[in-house]
Amino acid sequence: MNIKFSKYQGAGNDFVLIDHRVGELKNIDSKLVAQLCDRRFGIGGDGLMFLTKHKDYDFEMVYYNSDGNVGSMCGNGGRCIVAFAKHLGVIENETNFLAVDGPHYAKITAEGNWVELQMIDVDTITADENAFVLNTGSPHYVKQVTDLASLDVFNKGKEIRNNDTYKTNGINVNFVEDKGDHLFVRTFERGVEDETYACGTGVTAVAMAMAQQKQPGHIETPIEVLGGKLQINFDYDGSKFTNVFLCGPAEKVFEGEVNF
Ligand SMILES: N[C@H](CCC[C@H](N)C(=O)O)C(=O)O
Repeated sequence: MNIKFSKYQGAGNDFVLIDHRVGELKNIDSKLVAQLCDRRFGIGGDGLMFLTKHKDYDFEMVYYNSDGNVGSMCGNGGRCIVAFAKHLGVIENETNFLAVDGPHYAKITAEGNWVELQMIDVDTITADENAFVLNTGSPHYVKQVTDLASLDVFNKGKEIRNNDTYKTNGINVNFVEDKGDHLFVRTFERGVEDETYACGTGVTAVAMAMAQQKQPGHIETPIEVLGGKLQINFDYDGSKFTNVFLCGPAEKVFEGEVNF
């Protein structure tokens, strides 16, 4: 069977996107998803998404991590699928779509390559020694460090993700360095089991964890990741984060057809 796909990336977090509005792909399993996401034996990607129809929303986003398992919310994937929906003509410049963590509103530039995606409200941040743990649609561990450029993110992230506390359910591990006018973030992603170039729910979690040191109000946080720049905007009342937006580029890289 031939399957058409598009490849997108958002700040270097890259995805295989499949228009599944007609729903002919019944026999997709985790092995096939992992194969399509493989960078040597497949198309390559940190994850794979289906854009499917939904009766109450513009579309539904079904997300798989590159290991082939259904993931929790993917922020950069959400931004990329909005750009994909625009390119397919499913939406214009605004959308309400459904993802695994609930409905999301997003707005998009006319060209479709800058997407501002609303993320879930967050009111709980817990501490794990000197790190923070919170759920922004996916579970995240946030640790502030110095000299992040030379940190061994793969081994340190892997160790935390697989420790006794997180081994069973897994967690995404983010390291952040405060650069004064922006935050520099690197993430080891669960389900990819590697460092990725960017993680949208991850940088959202980082901006929230770091905002605890700030005065409440409307906070805009510029973020640098390995694959580019993102920005997180939210309102913080001292305990709750609302009107949360993950903003950044979402670019189509290529499209093609695979046979399986
Ligand atoms: N790359 C994603 C996170 C994917 C979530 C996944 N790693 C999981 O925890 O299931 C993002 O931009 O938010």
